[in-house]
Amino acid sequence: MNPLLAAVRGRLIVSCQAYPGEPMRDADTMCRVARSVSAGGAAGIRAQGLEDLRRIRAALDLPLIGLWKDGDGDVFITPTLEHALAVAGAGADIVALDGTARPRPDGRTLAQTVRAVRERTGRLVMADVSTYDEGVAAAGAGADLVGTTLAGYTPYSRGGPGPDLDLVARLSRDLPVPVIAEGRIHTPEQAAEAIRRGAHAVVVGTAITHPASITRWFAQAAAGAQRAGRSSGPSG
Ligand SMILES: CC(=O)N[C@H](C=O)[C@@H](O)[C@H](O)[C@H](O)COP(=O)(O)O
Repeated sequence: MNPLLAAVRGRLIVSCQAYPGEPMRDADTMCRVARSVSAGGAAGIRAQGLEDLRRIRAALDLPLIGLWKDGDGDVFITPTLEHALAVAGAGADIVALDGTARPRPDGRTLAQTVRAVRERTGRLVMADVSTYDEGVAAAGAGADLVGTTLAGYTPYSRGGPGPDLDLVARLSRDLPVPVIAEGRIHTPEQAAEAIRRGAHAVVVGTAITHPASITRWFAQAAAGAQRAGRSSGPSG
């Protein structure tokens, strides 16, 4: 097995990303977040954007999955070959890209893109998919890893508040390449269950590195309890 894949086998990879306009959308901040999750035991990092990748590459020696979210079309995770080559150039060990069958902005197929990334950079390619059929097709197109990243984020895939662990299990059982469980994994128990159901590794983002979301969960829980009524206490 490729040493990078061996290094993350059965382990946690943490996605360190902030979104446009957010206070933490800053390469230095994301690099500090990456160093913090490394201290906590992350076996790998997933990060977005060329500057974030360069900073994290320089600071940490962990396997680095890189992507570049760009454009306002349906295909926005490393949408073209040019984006993929830039992600590799910024230091990613594994280039993550949209692995769905939807048309790509540069007109290349997934298979052509994967082949070109491999030939021109030697990096591994992770295909982010949303359904079982897309996972099968992505492995057939030559992807080195398949991630469930986009499950619930295409109009035709299954969403919901939690991860699609059935998809993880089916892909892990049937694909000849490692499957990465990613997307809406919010608890340590869900992460463990993804590994138990066959995932090669598990990627957690929001629940570890996105304070606005985590705060919202707690704030809503507190407000919900308040609305439901307190059973006792001084302010009863
Ligand atoms: C759909 C999409 O754009 N997913 C992105 C892919 O890199 C990130 O925004 C997610 O945070 C990442 O996949 C990890 O998932 P979660 O944050 O749910 O643990």
